[in-house]
Amino acid sequence: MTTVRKKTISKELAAQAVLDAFKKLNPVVMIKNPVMFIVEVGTFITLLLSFKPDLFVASGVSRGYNIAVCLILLFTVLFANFAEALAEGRGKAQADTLRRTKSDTMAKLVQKDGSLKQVSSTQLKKGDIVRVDTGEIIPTDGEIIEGLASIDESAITGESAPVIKEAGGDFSSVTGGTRVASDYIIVKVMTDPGESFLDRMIALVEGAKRQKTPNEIALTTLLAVLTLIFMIVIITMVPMAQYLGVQLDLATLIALLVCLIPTTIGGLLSAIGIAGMDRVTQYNVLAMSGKAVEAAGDIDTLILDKTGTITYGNRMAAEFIPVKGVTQKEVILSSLKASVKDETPEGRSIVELAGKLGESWAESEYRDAESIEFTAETRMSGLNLSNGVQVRKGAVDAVKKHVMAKGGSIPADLDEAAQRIAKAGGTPLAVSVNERIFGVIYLKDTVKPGLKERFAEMRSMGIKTIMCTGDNPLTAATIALEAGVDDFVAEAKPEDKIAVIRKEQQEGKLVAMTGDGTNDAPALAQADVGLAMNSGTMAAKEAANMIDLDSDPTKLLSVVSIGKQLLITRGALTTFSIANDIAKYFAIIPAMFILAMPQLQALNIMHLASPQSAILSALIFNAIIIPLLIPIAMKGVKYRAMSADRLLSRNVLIYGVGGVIVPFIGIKLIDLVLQGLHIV
Ligand SMILES: Nc1ncnc2c1ncn2[C@@H]1O[C@H](COP(=O)(O)OP(=O)(O)OP(=O)(O)O)[C@@H](O)[C@H]1O
Ligand SMILES: [K+]
Ligand SMILES: [Mg+2]
Repeated sequence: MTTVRKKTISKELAAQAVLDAFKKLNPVVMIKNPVMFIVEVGTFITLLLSFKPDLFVASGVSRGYNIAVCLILLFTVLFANFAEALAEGRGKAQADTLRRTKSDTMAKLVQKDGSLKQVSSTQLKKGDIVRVDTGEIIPTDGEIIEGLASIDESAITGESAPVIKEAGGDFSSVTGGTRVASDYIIVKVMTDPGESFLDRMIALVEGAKRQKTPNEIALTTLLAVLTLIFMIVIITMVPMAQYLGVQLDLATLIALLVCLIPTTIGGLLSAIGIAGMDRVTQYNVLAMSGKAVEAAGDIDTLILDKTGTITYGNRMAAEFIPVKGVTQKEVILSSLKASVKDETPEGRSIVELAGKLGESWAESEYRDAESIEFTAETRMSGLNLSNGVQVRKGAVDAVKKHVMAKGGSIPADLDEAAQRIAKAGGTPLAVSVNERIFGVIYLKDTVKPGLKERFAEMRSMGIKTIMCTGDNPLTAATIALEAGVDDFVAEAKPEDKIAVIRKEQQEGKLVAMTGDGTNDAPALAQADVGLAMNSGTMAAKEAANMIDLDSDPTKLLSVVSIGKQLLITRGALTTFSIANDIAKYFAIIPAMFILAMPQLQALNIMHLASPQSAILSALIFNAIIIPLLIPIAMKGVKYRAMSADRLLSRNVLIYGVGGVIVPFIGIKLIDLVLQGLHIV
């Protein structure tokens, strides 16, 4: 895993983040974060006061005090900027690596007359046809329209073992920047310049297009409102203090305000979001938006397709089974006829098996035949011969309907043969010539290992798993049992998959869907979290809001954990930040008023050196808590699978109660240090 996974924060990254922290001081950038913007405004005002303490109103405090407040405020802003820059840094480094992969390549454009022309990959448009030979880099994203090749995708997935890609079916998409390791392919370009997978991936890890999630926007608004409330509190304090004979000068008021507004969470909020996205990337999953990652944290239902997701998806013909009154040779020949023009892997495997069994069919006999291509709607494929004969193969119920419409009858032993295959987890395809059914083809597929344990884990997290397949109910039941999903829907057409998702969503559930086929694309788009397998089609990858580079459907489990962790981390640090601010209020107010109101002595449990020392200590604590919490913001609060209620009470205890206690200890310690250093 070279390109995508990079965990450590190097010295260069940290140095770059320090530099970026200063760049981010630009007020145009800062205003997007209202809490920290207020701190920056405070820094500016105290900077002016450092030169001219009486600039706005007559003031009794020293220049040194103003300078101290100004510097601490500046560091508060810088620490927050540093946190964000550090979180962004890893993505930027990955983007640089990916950009090197993207370097211009030459492509062999197939022209109208069939000749090849060398062009730069940047000139390729949607719809162009290119040829890529062994050892060459695939110039851009597309679908294979001819050929079968092993592709080295390590530049993108980090996985060194090449994968087989072929025309037709769900394994036909290729990605620009990957390399043909053997054989050649003819590829139809599917994206315009600048919109390829690699381009999107770069923009994504770089965070160039990062948008605040609805949750983040809501929290930012809440923090802005809190800031406003505290500003009103501070302003109304001035006449009250004057009445008591206490003079509160401007620097102190600003310092007090900054202590009270939620600077901790305000400073770390964006770093938490970026780091969450980054963690997803470390698992080799590309999330198109932070919203998708957050939604994953709250998922109730997971819908999976069967072939290619739960199984490996290399459905291969294993056996031809004739019905009574049909010979073995006849069923093989009719299967062959139904498949010679079927470019799907299933179709080709049938032709191949027929060939191994010694049957072939001269091309001259079907050259003029009309090919009936497989669709997920009809669940059949075949040929209409020029002499009017119609050969079909497909899902047993679909072929039954087809022959019955022609006035044919269903052989008595058909269901038995189909059931035998289905009970073994295979896919039976019925074969017909005109109104007569000849037999069934046994398509074999294997369930990916380790699914049962991971689905059980999802169950313990309260997530229901439903397998949705176009296959027949018996095969579906067998595979569902073997894989350990909670429920299944069989004979599902694309619109049925959407209907299942909508039904769950109407019950108020958040739904995730994983799939790989073009027929899964609408459902992937409908789901709250759509995770496409990288092995799948372009359509699936475009409709989804996440792509798993390793094509492992249980990866969703990791994404769910990261999503939950992101939500919990944000909640925990918000709780901590607000608890902190309240504690600071009680820590410093008594100290400030004590000279005027000796009765407050009872409240002055902190026994801080002086009002000024109280303010400076609280302000320093307020600043250094930000870098101290950066590791938690970046790594996330430790997450363990447990019920939401227990998690909540646990976090309120740690971060709420902790948030109240920590400032008292921290401020007292800082006050002692300042006294020891004779600063106050
Ligand atoms: N090339 C083909 N020719 C004829 N029929 C096919 C072909 N491929 C698949 N079928 C039939 O169509 C059904 C639906 O296939 P499809 O690949 O669309 O399933 P799906 O809806 O993606 O579900 P899943 O991927 O979970 O199996 C299959 O179960 C099979 O019976
Ligand atoms: K604060
Ligand atoms: Mg499928």
